[in-house]
Amino acid sequence: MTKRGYAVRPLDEFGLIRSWTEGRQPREFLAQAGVTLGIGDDAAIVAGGSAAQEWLLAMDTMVEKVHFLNETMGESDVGYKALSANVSDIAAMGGIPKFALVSVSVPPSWDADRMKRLYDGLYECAERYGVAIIGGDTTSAPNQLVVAVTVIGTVEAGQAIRRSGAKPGQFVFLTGPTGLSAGGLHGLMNKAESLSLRLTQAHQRPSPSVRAGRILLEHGWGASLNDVSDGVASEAWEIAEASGVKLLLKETLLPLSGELASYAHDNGIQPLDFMLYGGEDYVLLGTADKRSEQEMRVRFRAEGIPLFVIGEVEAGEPEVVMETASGAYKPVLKQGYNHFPKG
Ligand SMILES: Nc1ncnc2c1ncn2[C@@H]1O[C@H](COP(=O)(O)OP(=O)(O)O)[C@@H](O)[C@H]1O
Ligand SMILES: Cc1ncc(C[n+]2csc(CCOP(=O)(O)OP(=O)(O)O)c2C)c(N)n1
Ligand SMILES: [Mg+2]
Ligand SMILES: [Mg+2]
Ligand SMILES: [Mg+2]
Repeated sequence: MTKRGYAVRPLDEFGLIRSWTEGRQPREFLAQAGVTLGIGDDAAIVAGGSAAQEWLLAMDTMVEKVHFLNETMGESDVGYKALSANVSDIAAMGGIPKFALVSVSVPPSWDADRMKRLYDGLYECAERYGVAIIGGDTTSAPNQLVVAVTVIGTVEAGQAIRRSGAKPGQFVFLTGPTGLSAGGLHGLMNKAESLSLRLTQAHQRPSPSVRAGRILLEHGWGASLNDVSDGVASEAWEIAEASGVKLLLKETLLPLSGELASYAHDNGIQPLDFMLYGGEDYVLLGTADKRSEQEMRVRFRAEGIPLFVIGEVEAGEPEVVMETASGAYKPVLKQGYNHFPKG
């Protein structure tokens, strides 16, 4: 049996979701209900508030033994990361996170003190991103802790940045280096001695790129955007498929952090695997017009936010290809974290 995790057929997860939902509700019903964009992007877009604003809604869940173990995350880290993964999906639309609802299913092993620490982390993240915790739900659970968060954000009407806007001639960018979280996870699982704080922090306390998303939206620079939860390869494939384009990534342009490089070197690991297929980075991957590139670079630098140009968009069948350091081309596998590798 294929193990749950880094499978070569990640779209099985999306195939499943599609098989549960596709064709159930007519387009007209959704339009009538005020749904601008339903299932398929980082967040849904629905009418509301005022004519000038739309709501963004998304939810992400963390499950003990799937998303964390006692060895990889403290209780407060679990709370912090559960909310930040959600905030990241609002960032990936160019929106502003506002409210969250939090559901916890608590097994006997999570006593009152542990749960209190989980909420310490949750509220720490809420404060950092200005999110109001407005409700939720609580149940018991037989074995593993489950935290499910619904996040609600706002965005200027008609302006949300979707996965489907990539066009030939644009460049591909990342708002931070990737692979650090996977490096942190690897080090924590293997009780590595040389594990840097930057790698553990990247895994336990990711920093979603809300500011970067806002800059991209406010200047009209972001043509397509995704947050990196399942890995750069998987997210790039999602943009390629949603936009009907080919993404050409350049190996020499992929940002490799010094900490990941030295950890990988010391432990005989290929950093590129972590950078492309690791996931849980919560940086943004997107595309933008070449004529904006200089202005974007200047603005991001002024804000102290990294911006890495890593490739370009070409016309063609949806696919992701990498130009290696030697000038050869190799396919970037549609591979990443998949919860249901066997469907
Ligand atoms: N059980 C479900 N029922 C309906 N829609 C779902 C379900 N699970 C996920 N989705 C939707 O499918 C899309 C992809 O989900 P996901 O891969 O979790 O996105 P992300 O990686 O951005 O968090 C999203 O639009 C999400 O809202
Ligand atoms: C113990 C452990 N094993 C493996 C992982 C790696 N991992 C678990 S879920 C995941 C992908 C992101 O989670 P998902 O629920 O798919 O979030 P979404 O894509 O919906 O944002 C990764 C890389 C981990 N964090 N902890
Ligand atoms: Mg996402
Ligand atoms: Mg999700
Ligand atoms: Mg996922």
